[in-house]
Amino acid sequence: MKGIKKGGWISYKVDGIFSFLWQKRYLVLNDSYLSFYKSEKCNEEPVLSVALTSITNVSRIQLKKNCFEILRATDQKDNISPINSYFYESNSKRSIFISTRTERDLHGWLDAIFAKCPLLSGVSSPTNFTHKVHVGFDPKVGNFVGVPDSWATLLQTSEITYDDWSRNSKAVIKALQFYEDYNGFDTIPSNDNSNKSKDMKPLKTSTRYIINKRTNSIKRSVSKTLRKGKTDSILPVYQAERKPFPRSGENNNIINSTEDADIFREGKVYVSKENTANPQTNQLGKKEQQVIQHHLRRHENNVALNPRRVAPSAPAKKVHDDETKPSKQDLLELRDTDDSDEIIMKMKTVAIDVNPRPYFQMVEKAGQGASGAVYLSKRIRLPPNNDSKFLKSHCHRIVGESVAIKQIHLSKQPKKQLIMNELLVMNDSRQENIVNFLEAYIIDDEELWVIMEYMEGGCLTDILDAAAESSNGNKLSPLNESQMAYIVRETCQGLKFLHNNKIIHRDIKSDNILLNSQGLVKITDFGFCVELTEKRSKRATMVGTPYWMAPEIVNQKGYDEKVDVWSLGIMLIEMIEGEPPYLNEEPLKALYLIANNGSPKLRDPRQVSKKARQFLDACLQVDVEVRASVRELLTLNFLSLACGPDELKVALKWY
Ligand SMILES: Nc1ncnc2c1ncn2[C@@H]1O[C@H](COP(=O)(O)OP(=O)(O)OP(=O)(O)O)[C@@H](O)[C@H]1O
Repeated sequence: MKGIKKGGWISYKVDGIFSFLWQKRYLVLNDSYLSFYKSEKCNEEPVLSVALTSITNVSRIQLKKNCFEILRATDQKDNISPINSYFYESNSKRSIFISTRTERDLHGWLDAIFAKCPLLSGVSSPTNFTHKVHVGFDPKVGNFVGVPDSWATLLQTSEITYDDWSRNSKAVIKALQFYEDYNGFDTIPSNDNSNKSKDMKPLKTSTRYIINKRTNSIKRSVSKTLRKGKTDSILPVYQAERKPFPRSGENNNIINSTEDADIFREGKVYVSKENTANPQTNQLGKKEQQVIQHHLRRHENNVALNPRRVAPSAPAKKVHDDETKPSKQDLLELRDTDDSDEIIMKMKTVAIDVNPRPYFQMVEKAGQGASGAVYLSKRIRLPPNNDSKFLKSHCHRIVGESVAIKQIHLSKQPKKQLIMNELLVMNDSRQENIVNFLEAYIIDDEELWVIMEYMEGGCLTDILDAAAESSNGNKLSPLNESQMAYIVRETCQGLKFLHNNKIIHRDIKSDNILLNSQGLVKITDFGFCVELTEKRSKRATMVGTPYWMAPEIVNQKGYDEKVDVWSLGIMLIEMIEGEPPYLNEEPLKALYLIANNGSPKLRDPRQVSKKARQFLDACLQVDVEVRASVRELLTLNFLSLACGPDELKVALKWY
């Protein structure tokens, strides 16, 4: 057809009576119209033709993947074939939504439409950092120009400067894009009128980060990870943790949170009488304070980084041995919006549908996670012998053993899919460097109890928080290199197991490494785990915790299991320096630095051996092809420095 400037298959829907219908159409742009055809040949009358003179705005929206919205002036008439006119109410509805097959197509269309529509500036709003974006810095006026309002606000409150922009504008845009996708628009502060302008001055001086200090976010910010999807409704967390801590000598088993108190009132907690004599008990207040201080410190800057996207469902289906039971992929295959009943039903394929309270005696609170509290408990009875789920797991359980119980109030979890993920991965992953899942119970479809082996050493972060300050203000690691090498080696073994099973952990960091009293090291927190399949060996979803995130995630490229290797490298820096790189930067700047800076450098490389530096180098390669696999890491010399578990126990002595 003559005059065609661009053509291609898209899905579209109009904002009208049939607004739920997405239809596949061949879209054609010519000098005057944007037309939707049923076939590529364009030999029939178009289903809909929109005059380019009527288009007042085009913008990307999240309605569907690779989707944009076309807004038309309401006083314009479109050419609509009579047969299709019932789909379309020309003068009352103004939006047309178009979804393209790929991101690249989307940008092709945006550029072409912007170039052709007289009412548009000829410049599309920035939507993709891999594309030539239409945002710039105008040196004449000294302003960023063409940025959307939300970005303007973000830039204004960030520490990103004009120098950063000139050095790598693409990385700034990547960071902005990522940040906005990660947080969604509602986290942007509703500032006063001064922020309405699209053009703004770059910030040459440091500006304190102020985003998202709304009460809810602060409450959520103490969550140890940034898995806010799981924490949205767990509002008592902050209040609970801000309560005064038990003073030394007080009975630290006292139920010390609103949530705990509820449980207590309902008679759900069995407090051990012998427990008052337990020397560990008196440490609880101190331990909790340390954990919370750590959380507050870490998350002071992280407040605004709130993942919007949940861990994706596993893509391909495998044939399952047992046809009557859903496969793991089936179990994980759920929509983004959690369907509670469906998930609970699926949880029951793993969890025992029985009240476990008579089987355990609660001893003390061991920690607080985003989705619930973890209690040290004692097994006082075994469930009846006839429960197949209990018998099937080959774990050896004995009356009197200590276990950790994670209690999750399902009704309070907006993202049950993450919990389901965790349950499934734990259930399938029995390896000595993975925290051993024993069994799970579901109570009245309301509460989930996950029973795990008890890791009395707590998480690696607790040890690192004991780091002392050196005279020049740097942190001195409480671990020596052989202890670090041992922790790294054990983590590598756990990761090797996961990767061999095509599972990416996606949230490796010191918070998710637990230690026990024998000095054994195990990976935990499998909510973000995802399976790679042969069909799909790269993921594109953004999850994890930004400071530990590989650049390919921030850059929103496809990624694979090597993101865990990067995070492991960052965790080694944590062990050496007490914290991950850029922790003191405000979050948007940190994302910019991850996207732009390449491999992070040690503050003082001389403080570690060449072997440790080589190991870091192998982990922290920006080029994924060059970055080592876990298997390769295990052959590196640094790991030959590893001590035995006994030597790590020394580092646990503060307990
Ligand atoms: N098996 C365990 N043994 C001992 N302590 C544990 C165990 N699992 C967790 N904890 C403690 O409980 C705390 C919270 O653990 P949890 O896994 O719930 O944390 P989270 O990852 O922040 O939360 P969530 O998984 O709910 O998002 C940990 O920091 C740790 O101190």
